[in-house]
Amino acid sequence: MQGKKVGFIGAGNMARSIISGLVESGYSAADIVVSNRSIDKLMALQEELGVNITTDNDAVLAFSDIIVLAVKPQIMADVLAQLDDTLVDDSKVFMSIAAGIKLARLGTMLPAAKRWVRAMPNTPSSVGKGMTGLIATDNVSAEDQNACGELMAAVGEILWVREETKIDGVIAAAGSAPAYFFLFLEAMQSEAENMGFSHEDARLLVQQAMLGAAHMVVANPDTELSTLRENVTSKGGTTAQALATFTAGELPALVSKAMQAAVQRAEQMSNEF
Ligand SMILES: NC(=O)C1=CN([C@@H]2O[C@H](COP(=O)(O)OP(=O)(O)OC[C@H]3O[C@@H](n4cnc5c(N)ncnc54)[C@H](O)[C@@H]3O)[C@@H](O)[C@H]2O)C=CC1
Ligand SMILES: O=C(O)[C@@H]1CCC=N1
Repeated sequence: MQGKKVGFIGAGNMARSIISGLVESGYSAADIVVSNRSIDKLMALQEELGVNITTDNDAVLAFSDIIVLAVKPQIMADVLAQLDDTLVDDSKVFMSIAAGIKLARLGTMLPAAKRWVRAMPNTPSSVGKGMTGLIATDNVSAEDQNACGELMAAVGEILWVREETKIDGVIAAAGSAPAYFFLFLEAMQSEAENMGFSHEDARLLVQQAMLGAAHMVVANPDTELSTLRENVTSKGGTTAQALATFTAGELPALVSKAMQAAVQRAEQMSNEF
């Protein structure tokens, strides 16, 4: 994978997360180029990470073996239509990270490009703890699939899926999921502040609890999550009271509903863009 030239079109939150994770993991910044419509985000990326920058998407196309399409789904069609398709050749692989745009639709947006990968990452990629689901068109060689997999594995865990509908499941379970946890932590921080802790102390309490819980989950792969929960829950104790409150509020059903809403939105987007 090292040595492949990787280009990013779009330098927003997700591209920045992947690029910073890649460079942190030791990937050569000289082999990375990033384009964006405006220059300010690019200047910051170049200063912090030493990557090549340009405002010309065709320059990314010309430079790169793997082109990561990291613009909003709404503008993907326009961005691809404006590329100089004479620069596309069979050696290049296009990897879209956009939610809700299927492989077949991507192929119609840039017909000259034949080899496509969809990746669904998440922002923890910026700290090497990303989770990315991937799927490729049949004509992407095993070598190129490996290269795309390694690219995303440099910033976290990867999971190849066989059916494209599963990419929407990846969005619901991992792509959007950091925001669910942030919302939960925000609510906890706010309540800890109501209990008299400073903003900073409240954050320390809740973030360390979450970090510890996450580490326990990862360190005990053979232990069911329900067992980890039960181990915290003393009979007649405080945790039991808190959990009963969540159950009364139908938290599990609410979580299912929220994840289904993410999937439905991805399906809607696939008809809109
Ligand atoms: N933010 C997230 O957690 C995740 C986002 N995604 C996907 O990643 C993609 C990007 O999302 P974000 O980074 O959150 O959005 P963003 O809005 O932060 O970034 C998009 C970037 O594209 C740039 N851009 C706009 N027009 C352009 C053009 N013509 N040429 C080059 N660059 C242009 C914008 O200036 C902006 O910097 C979306 O398709 C989204 O579905 C996927 C997984 C997770
Ligand atoms: O909210 C979104 O549409 C993107 C996809 C997954 C996370 N952010």
